[in-house]
Amino acid sequence: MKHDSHLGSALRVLDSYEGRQPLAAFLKDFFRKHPQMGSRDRRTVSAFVYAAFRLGRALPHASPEDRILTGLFLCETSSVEGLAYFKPEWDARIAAPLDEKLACLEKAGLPVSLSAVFPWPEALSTGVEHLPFARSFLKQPRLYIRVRPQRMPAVVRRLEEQGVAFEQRDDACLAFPNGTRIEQYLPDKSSYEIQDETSQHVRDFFPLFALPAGSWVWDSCAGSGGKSLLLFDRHPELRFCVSDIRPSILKNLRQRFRSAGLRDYESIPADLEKEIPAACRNKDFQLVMADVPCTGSGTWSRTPEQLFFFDPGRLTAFSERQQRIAENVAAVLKPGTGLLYITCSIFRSENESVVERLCERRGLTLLKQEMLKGYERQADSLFVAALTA
Ligand SMILES: C[S@@+](CC[C@H](N)C(=O)[O-])C[C@H]1O[C@@H](n2cnc3c(N)ncnc32)[C@H](O)[C@@H]1O
Repeated sequence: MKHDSHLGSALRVLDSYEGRQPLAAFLKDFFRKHPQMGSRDRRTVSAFVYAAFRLGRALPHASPEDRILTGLFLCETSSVEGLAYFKPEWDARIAAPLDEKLACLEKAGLPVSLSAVFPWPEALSTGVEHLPFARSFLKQPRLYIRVRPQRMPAVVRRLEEQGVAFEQRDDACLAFPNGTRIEQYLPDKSSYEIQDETSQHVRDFFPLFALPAGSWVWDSCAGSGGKSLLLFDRHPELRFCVSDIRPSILKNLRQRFRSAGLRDYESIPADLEKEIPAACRNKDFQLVMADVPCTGSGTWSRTPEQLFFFDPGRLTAFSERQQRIAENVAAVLKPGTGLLYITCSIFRSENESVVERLCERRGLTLLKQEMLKGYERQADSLFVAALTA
């Protein structure tokens, strides 16, 4: 009975959700309107809905119910009550290798081809392997934190004392199963940042630039300041200027900077597609970071609904916007200073193509560009290009 009710709720969500807002927000609202559902019901219905979206563009003509059950079968690796109820023969093979499951679905008349999950291989950036990338949608990514310098021993001790499951990835990065309520276990927010593992690897690009003590860095699309804090923890002697089109996110940034001990910085709300604020034009920046707005396609395994609803016709608008922002901010660079262009996209048109035109039009030299591939280790994928004027 409860399984029918879970499936019914998931089908109602799939029927009414049109991708206009994040699925997580839509579900929150749905559950608020259905207060009779307990936390287990909510978890189950969410898992059903996400499973359907994890199939991406595969099985376009299947019924929503088939998409949910097929998604659960492919994405899960241990028995799922709902699947055992509706499709016991699939649940019995839940731990089988993916290829076997795909063969089983083919026999059942539901052929899922991995290439159909993400159907635009020709648009991928250099180095992104189509099938492994498509396959990554079938697995939920993990949650990562970056532990502040010198805090690792205390953080690890605290987690171990509370019996929390985690994996130490390197001297700063810890990985957790998705859904871990990290704030509950680590209430002292000054000791860590929630930051994806791949995003943490942007630090490998900092040594490409000369960053003398006291020089200015401009985090031009700062968001809540993740990249600035990454740099600050390595180079606390630098001076920071941050800007973003959204004043509200700069407020969040202020909180985050404060708990990280970064108090002395300049903050400027600005639409960088239009113009560079005078305060930025008149400063000598040693490094400009442009972590530009993008499709977010390198993070879509966290938000598979975005893959499902994505219209590739929108790529041109994204790359034109990125081009305008990158060219505008590059105008402040003096000879010998640097630009770090970053996206969390796997599309060439948002990555190499923008960088190529930037070099042509602004006379910049490309030092290094790389696709940081997180999709094979349950993390995000990022594109990073280091340029110099
Ligand atoms: C990828 S996010 C930045 C993430 C951030 N750097 C971090 O590491 O946490 C891109 C940011 O660009 C901002 N943005 C979008 N359009 C902009 C524009 N025209 N001018 C300035 N910032 C813009 C968005 O508000 C968003 O916060």
